[in-house]
Amino acid sequence: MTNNRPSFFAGAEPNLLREQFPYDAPPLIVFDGADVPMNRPEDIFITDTTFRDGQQARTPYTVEQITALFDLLHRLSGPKGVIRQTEFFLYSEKDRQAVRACQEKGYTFPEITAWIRAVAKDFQLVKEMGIRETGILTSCSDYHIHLKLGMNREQAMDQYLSVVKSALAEGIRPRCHLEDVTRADVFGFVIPFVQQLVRLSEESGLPVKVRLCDTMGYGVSYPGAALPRSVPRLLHALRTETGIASAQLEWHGHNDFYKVLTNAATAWLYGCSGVNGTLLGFGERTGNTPIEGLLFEYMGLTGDTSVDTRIVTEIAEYFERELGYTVPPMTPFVGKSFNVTAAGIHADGVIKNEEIYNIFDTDKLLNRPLGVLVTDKAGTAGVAHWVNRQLGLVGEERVDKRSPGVQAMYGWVVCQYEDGRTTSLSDEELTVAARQYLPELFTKSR
Ligand SMILES: CC(C)C(=O)C(=O)O
Repeated sequence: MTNNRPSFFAGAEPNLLREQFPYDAPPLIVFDGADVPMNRPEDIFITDTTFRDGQQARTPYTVEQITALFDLLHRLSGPKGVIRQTEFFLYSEKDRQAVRACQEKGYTFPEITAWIRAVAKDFQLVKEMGIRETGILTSCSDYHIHLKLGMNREQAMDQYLSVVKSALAEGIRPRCHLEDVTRADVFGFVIPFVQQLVRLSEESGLPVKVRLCDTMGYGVSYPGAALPRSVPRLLHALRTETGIASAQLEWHGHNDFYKVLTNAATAWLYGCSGVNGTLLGFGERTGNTPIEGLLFEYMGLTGDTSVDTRIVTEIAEYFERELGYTVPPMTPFVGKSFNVTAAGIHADGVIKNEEIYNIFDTDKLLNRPLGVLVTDKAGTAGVAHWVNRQLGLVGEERVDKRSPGVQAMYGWVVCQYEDGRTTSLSDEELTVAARQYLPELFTKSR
């Protein structure tokens, strides 16, 4: 116990912050009149936890699947290493085999880091495997310290610091995962703990990393909200009270309140260099920040276009083809429907200029041309658009929504729904109908 700890530090009773977390009602977002300035670091990047938090939430990957996904992450990382690091379990022989297979590839990015139990044996393993950084669990709310670990804050702090010192003694960079930081007593535990980590970094010359884990998704992006929920306030407090460098700070979020991407971007804006995520957002319960979303946010914030974003589509295809996962159709950037419009009035706009209803050139950036779904709501414009797209008709060749063939085909579409149909029409069904109502488009010469 160092003597600069606050006197209330060793409090015997947990502080569960009931004024914000009543439990029998949704958590409250309290505003207390304070505000903090933005402070975006020069260098911002993404870190990945597909093989740790991501894998915790699904059937484990095989070694082959891990290496294939690692290749995709490497390609997605681009020449600047936008996906800077990815972390691996080292628990089983299979986990270690996967690490070795990825190490053999010799990529600079993403750097392979570890996730271990905080015991001496595991530090040895990290060292033997030639890994320079490892994550360790340093849970920081009283929900965890008191209710889960059965300790008080002083005991928890002493245990965590001793683990950090063991890592540093082995020359390994520890990354402290501050579990449940958005439900923790920031000035009563988080700040004093991080102050000690900064001191140890200075003494050892190895920068201890701090990963801020919004374990339950309670974080909010409002600078005026009270601690511990406000991501801006949390970062501001850490930076000003401990002097920790942005490069040592990382954000890790969960999506329980639909805030996962906004919170991650907010962490960048208020002082975190690293933001952690997983491919397709796989992660405990509602998942982690999806790497795909982070990538487009990163590009929006920095203007960096060094990354080949079409790899995002390859990744989604890999999950569907090799892992039997069906991406929910409405998922931004990767779902089947993310750039498909169904209403006739929208299709009308799309025919005039696709920019009206497409978020960006999805064909160029994701290999996913804008689509129009045909139902009875698609109108003649939707049918004409589908025909032109499907048959690759351009310029003068294009059929118009007023053409008798298109009108007749739309009449057929409406009939399908009058008979009680509730699903959209497939390309195969529409092709049969197009052959019937627009036979001139299917002549031999065409
Ligand atoms: C288990 C910890 C490190 C975590 O991933 C989280 O808090 O979300």
